[in-house]
Amino acid sequence: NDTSMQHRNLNHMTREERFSEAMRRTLYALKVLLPREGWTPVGPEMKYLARAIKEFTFIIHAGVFIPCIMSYGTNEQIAKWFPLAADFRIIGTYAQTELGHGSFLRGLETIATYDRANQEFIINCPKITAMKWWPGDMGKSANHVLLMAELVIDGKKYGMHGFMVQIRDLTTHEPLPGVTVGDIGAKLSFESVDNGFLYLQNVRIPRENLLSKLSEVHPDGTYIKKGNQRLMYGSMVRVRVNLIAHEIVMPLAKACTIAVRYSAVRRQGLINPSKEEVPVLDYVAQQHKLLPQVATVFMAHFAAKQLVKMHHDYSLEVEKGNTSQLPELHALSAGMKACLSEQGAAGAEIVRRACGGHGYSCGSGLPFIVNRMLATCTYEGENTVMQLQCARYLIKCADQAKKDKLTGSVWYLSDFSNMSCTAQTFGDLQEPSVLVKLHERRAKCAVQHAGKKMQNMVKNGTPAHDAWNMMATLLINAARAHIMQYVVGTSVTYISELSCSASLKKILTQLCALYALHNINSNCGDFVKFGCLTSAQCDLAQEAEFNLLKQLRPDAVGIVDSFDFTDDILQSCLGAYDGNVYERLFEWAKQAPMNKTEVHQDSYQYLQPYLHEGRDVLEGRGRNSKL
Ligand SMILES: CCCCCCCC/C=C\C/C=C/C(=O)SCCNC(=O)CCNC(=O)[C@H](O)C(C)(C)COP(=O)(O)OP(=O)(O)OC[C@H]1O[C@@H](n2cnc3c(N)ncnc32)[C@H](O)[C@@H]1OP(=O)(O)O
Ligand SMILES: Cc1cc2nc3c(=O)[nH]c(=O)nc-3n(C[C@H](O)[C@H](O)[C@H](O)COP(=O)(O)OP(=O)(O)OC[C@H]3O[C@@H](n4cnc5c(N)ncnc54)[C@H](O)[C@@H]3O)c2cc1C
Repeated sequence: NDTSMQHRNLNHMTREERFSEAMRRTLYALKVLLPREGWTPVGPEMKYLARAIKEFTFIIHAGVFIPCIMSYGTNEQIAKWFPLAADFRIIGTYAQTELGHGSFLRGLETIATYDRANQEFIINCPKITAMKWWPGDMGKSANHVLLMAELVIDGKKYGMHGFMVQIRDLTTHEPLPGVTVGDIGAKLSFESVDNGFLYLQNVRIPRENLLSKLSEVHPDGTYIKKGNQRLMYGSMVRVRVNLIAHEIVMPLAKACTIAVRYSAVRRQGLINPSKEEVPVLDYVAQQHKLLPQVATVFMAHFAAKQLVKMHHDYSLEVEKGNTSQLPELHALSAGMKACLSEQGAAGAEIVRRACGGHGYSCGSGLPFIVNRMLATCTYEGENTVMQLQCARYLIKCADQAKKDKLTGSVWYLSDFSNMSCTAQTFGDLQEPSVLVKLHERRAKCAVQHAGKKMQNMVKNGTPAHDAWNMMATLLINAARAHIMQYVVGTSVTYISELSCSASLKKILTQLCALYALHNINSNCGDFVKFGCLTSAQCDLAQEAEFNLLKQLRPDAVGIVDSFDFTDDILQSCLGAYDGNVYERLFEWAKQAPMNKTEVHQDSYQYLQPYLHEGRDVLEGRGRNSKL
């Protein structure tokens, strides 16, 4: 309720105004509203901010730069840089992606060469493709970067390492010598974020600025490895784990809130010709668009909670030196980020489109959400690349399953029990245990199918890397199937263990079944191809989904109300709690800058001459138009 936090109408602001407004609001929130004993920029308060602020700055500073200091820094380096970063006395970003490389990290070209005589690293972008490109907060805000660069000592390359590099003067904010930095220009979304470019030419930093938790360089240039070098990729794992809740579940919940509330208000057309116009939410076609997406919000939320817990437990083990969980966590986090961002982004567009013309208006709040969710499919690991990383792990596990009993998220790959489905009615297919088994069987068959195809190609003389490349689509499908069984399985377990009222558990169970059935019906080719379902059972699966839509329709608005977004957070004329969509749309449109004058200035400049001519012709004075 603090007016300083109230959103101004972002759609009627320029990009620079949005950049400034987001910075003002974020700093106000971080410096005034939130600090209390033990506050940290990566604590629960950040979750509040991520929910409450439609656009905020310093996402990368708080969500990536600071956690990286904790992950890669020694205790001394943390003691030096964390307090400065937490109090925003230094603003940082995570500078890894380059103009020429983002996915293939071994191809990064920025070099950090050790200068033994001066005990410094010389940072250099040897060519234009080495320039850092995309990091958030880097164009105009950050004065430091956590630079990921190839370490070179005496001409020998040691791979990607993290370096703390100051890029702007802490007093004037001017770029330092050797630093060319700026904003990369307009993008599909993240209008308020200054994603930037950074060209470093022979910038010198002290030896102590190599973040040295995992490796260090002694004054004489001796390189010491201090841990599992794959932990150097750990920051990306953490962000992939955390962004699901913040950038997928939360925005999709907002979009569903808007679309369901609007669909309950918007009357359009007739179902029974003898009755009055119906709310479009009464159309089964509309329910089929919206309610599975509402279910996705809950299931992705439950699965993300499980993944966050797994990451937390893994982090505790890493502190003890045990990194054995890293391969599974990497595969799961990469797969979850890719598959849920794909589902979430597609789902947000489905519900936007379900709102007709007004869903195309920025006043609905939906285009903002859709465009922003599209970015989740690219950043923090492009989805295809992530799905292939997940598949790489699955293929290895499938081989291992032939001789070992697997555990963890891949346990089903060594489950050779009879998994045939005996469902005879659509009710049988609404049973959580049946749905879990179906998803496990489909995933196991998809992984084995891709693996078998590649093995046969290799047996016939195809090089393994070519077989991998040619079967990539099957591998990606296997990764999706694996994640779907993980989401369904963890959600069923989570709901069964949830202590809540029977009526709430009933709704959550129905939503879980809807999510699973929608997934089955959207991928029934796999379920039939792998013998999981007969054609007749596929019909039952569709009947089961339609039945759930009917059961959930009466509670649809109540379910999205439970997300408890305020009107200010939603910023939507269609999704406001009072349902006065038309009055809100009209008021919103009238505030558009285009309407600040009755006649737009340029009309006089370009249109006026023709208007006079038209009037003369109409009144019989002037010559007829050539037309
Ligand atoms: C608080 C909430 C915060 C929310 C923030 C929301 C807003 C955020 C907005 C924007 C932020 C965006 C930031 C960014 O985009 S940062 C840049 C992200 N970039 C990437 O993700 C790059 C993706 N590419 C890679 O990760 C790698 O290049 C690769 C994994 C695709 C390939 O790496 P490579 O070294 O070539 O490895 P291999 O494929 O050969 O595999 C080798 C081996 O290593 C294992 N492995 C790979 N990655 C990891 C990892 N991250 N962790 C652990 N292990 C890993 C891999 O499995 C192989 O193992 P093996 O099979 O046993 O050999
Ligand atoms: C909004 C936004 C914010 C970002 N913030 C940051 C940030 O703060 N810090 C940072 O360092 N970076 C950031 N990035 C960059 C982001 O991490 C990269 O864009 C991402 O890793 C993809 O890399 P790329 O852009 O080089 O695409 P590429 O890897 O070039 O991908 C291009 C296409 O090639 C395909 N492809 C690539 N490799 C393979 C493969 N092995 N197999 C099959 N297909 C493949 C991809 O699937 C894709 O379709 C941000 C990007 C965006 C959009």
